[in-house]
Amino acid sequence: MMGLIFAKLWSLFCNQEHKVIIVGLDNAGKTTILYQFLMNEVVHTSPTIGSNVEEIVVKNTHFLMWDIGGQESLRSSWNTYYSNTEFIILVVDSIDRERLAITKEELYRMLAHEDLRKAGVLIFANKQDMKGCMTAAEISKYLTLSSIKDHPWHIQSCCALTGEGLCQGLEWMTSRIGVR
Ligand SMILES: Nc1nc2c(ncn2[C@@H]2O[C@H](COP(=O)(O)OP(=O)(O)OP(=O)(O)O)[C@@H](O)[C@H]2O)c(=O)[nH]1
Ligand SMILES: [Mg+2]
Repeated sequence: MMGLIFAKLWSLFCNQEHKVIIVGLDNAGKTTILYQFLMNEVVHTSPTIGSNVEEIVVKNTHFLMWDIGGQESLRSSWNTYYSNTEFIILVVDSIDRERLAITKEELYRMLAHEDLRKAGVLIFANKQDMKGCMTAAEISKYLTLSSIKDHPWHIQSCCALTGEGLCQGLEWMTSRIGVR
């Protein structure tokens, strides 16, 4: 009996792999973020066609992260990655004011999708090193994040080039595991 309980707890807290999808428009910095998580390094990227997948381990928590190409023609196939997703990481290019409306549309389309109804959402306000970029607060207001009641969400400003802010985002994700 104790053994069974222990095994259950073990699988809950240690072994389980948590599926994450990294989405956002092309050029937002998704692939740069994935490889910062993996190697603490900036890699040279080219636009992602299809996806990259890597396992990221944070304090005994295993995340299987799918970085999906964000070009317009690829967005209609994001939904093929949705099943069993526990976290959505939405990466926003904080200097790209013109396309924030498109990001907003994509965000609410995802939140309405049946396969993502249990998913938590981490929004990275990336490229905070760019002069004149939008702050996380501005992005939050524009995306009306405070209206989201049926999904846990968190917004974090970051710079994928230096890695600033990325750990705080991951910490929010680990803090959500087991809260349900
Ligand atoms: N200044 C600045 N540039 C960044 C930052 N993060 C990423 N970039 C640059 O933005 C460009 C696009 O980055 P990617 O990671 O390839 O973007 P992506 O979201 O994967 O794009 P797709 O694969 O086309 O969807 C690259 O030139 C990166 O070096 C950042 O925080 N600051
Ligand atoms: Mg990419």
